[in-house]
Parts: sequence; C-alpha cells; structure tokens
Amino acid sequence: MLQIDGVSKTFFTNTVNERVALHDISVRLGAGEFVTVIGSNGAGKSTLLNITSGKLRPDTGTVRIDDKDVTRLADHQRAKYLGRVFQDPMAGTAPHMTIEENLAIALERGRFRGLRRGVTNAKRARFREELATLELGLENRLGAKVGMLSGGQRQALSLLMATFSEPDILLLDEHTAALDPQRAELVSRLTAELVERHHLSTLMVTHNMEQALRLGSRLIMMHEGQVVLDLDAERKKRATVADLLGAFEKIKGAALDDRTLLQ
Ligand SMILES: Nc1ncnc2c1ncn2[C@@H]1O[C@H](COP(=O)(O)OP(=O)(O)OP(=O)(O)O)[C@@H](O)[C@H]1O
Repeated sequence: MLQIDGVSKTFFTNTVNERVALHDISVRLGAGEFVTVIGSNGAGKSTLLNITSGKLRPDTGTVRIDDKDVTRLADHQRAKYLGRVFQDPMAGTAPHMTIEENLAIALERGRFRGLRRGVTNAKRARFREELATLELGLENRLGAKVGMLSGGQRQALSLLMATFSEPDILLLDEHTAALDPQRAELVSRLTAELVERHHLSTLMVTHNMEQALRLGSRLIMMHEGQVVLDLDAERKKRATVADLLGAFEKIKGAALDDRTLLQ
C-alpha cells in the first residue's frame, strides 16, 4: 500500500529556471491496485515515480509504504520495498552477467535477503519455472549473457526481476515505449499477468492512452503537477481514448480560462 500525501516538488527554486513539478499532490494506492498514469510532457509523472522510489526528496509532504514513513529514506534504503522497470531496456539488467546471475541478484533483494547470491540447483529450478512463463525460451538459456538478448527479451527479464521478490510497490516508467509494437504487446501482456499473479500495487506511467485504458484497475491523468482526473475501475472500463482526449482538452481550456480571468 502506498500513500503519497501533500507532496510538492520544485526544481531550481527562486531562479529564472524554476519548475514546479508536483503541486500538493496526494495519491493513495490500495493493496493490489494497478494504476495507470497519463499526462502531457512535463506533467510530473516521472517526478512522482522518482519521489516514490526515493531518487528525489519532496519539498513538502510524505510518502508511506505499508504504513511506514519512508519520506526521508534514501533510494537504496527503500529498494527492498520497490520494483522498478525503466523505459530503457538496458537499464534494468547487467549485460555482462548471465541470465541466472541477474536473477540471483534480483532474488537477493527484497524479502529473500537471507539467501546467498550463489546459484543453487533449487534456485535454478525456480528461475527455469519463472522464465518459462515468459514464453520466450529463456528457461533454456540460463548461462547466456544478458547483453546478447533483444530489447524485448531484456525488458521481459527486467519485469520478471522487478516482480518476483514480490515488492510492496511496482513502478513502471514507460517500460514499453522503446519497444516495437509486437514486443510492446508482449511486455504489456506479461505486465498484466505478473501484477495479477503477485497481487502487486502498481503505478505505471505511459503515453499510450489505449494501453492506459486496457491495463490496470484505475487511471489517473496528471497536468501541471496535479492529478486532474481519477477514474475507478468502472469508469475506466467505459472510457475511450476520445473521452480521455476530451477531458484533457477541457482541463487545458479551463486552465487557460482561469489565466485569462486573472489577467
Ligand atoms: N532533475 C530535474 N531538474 C530540473 N527540472 C526537472 C527535473 N526533473 C523534472 N524537471 C522538471 O519538472 C517538470 C516535470 O517533469 P517530469 O519529468 O516529472 O514530467 P513527465 O510528466 O514525466 O514528463 P514526460 O512525459 O515528458 O516525461 C518539468 O517541467 C521538468 O522540466
């Protein structure tokens, strides 16, 4: 469970480059809730994920994971609660290590810290079983260097690594955006399966509105550092891409009207 309460973040405060990235934002995720996050460029989506992961500190507000206040914990101290997959397929895995070495490191994080890093036969059996669910044949290539895999295969592996220690929160940062449509579709399908199987509380940023509507149990739209639309499962099921575009136009229009009124 994630509770982001009253979080604000401004970059380059009191300079000509000042940017308000988040403005008093509050987002709460229940256990197993899968929220897709859309919004225009600069809306604050990545900043929200970076504040959740501890990569950035908020200026004000708090971040709680499973009722524990983690606002002041650095990213490495929070890592055990979180899984994260980035847009760049090269970011989540170590290319010079084998598939099983990468998986062993991922397994060591999170709740399995008692285990040693070495790859035992028991672990190998588990890796094979988990990899088989990807349906990419990687279960037969445990000794292959990860750098030899395609972008789609690496991203599928990153996703598996981020999820199989069952983190409290899964953060997906446009994780299908750099893949061709077929691979993006595969990674989308795997995302839905893994989130469901491990019952993970998930925040997924995407620019693909159709994907944002298809995946997840709730959708939020951000604009200028705030949540401007929050659709629950029922409303999300009925919504179309045209509805989302319409809502966004209306919000932008309202913001313009407000500014006009102030002048
Ligand atoms: N490290 C940083 N230093 C300075 N400004 C930043 C930094 N990170 C984000 N910003 C600014 O904060 C605002 C929000 O950026 P953010 O990257 O969170 O938006 P986003 O919704 O993820 O955008 P995009 O969809 O383009 O990735 C923008 O104005 C951006 O320029």
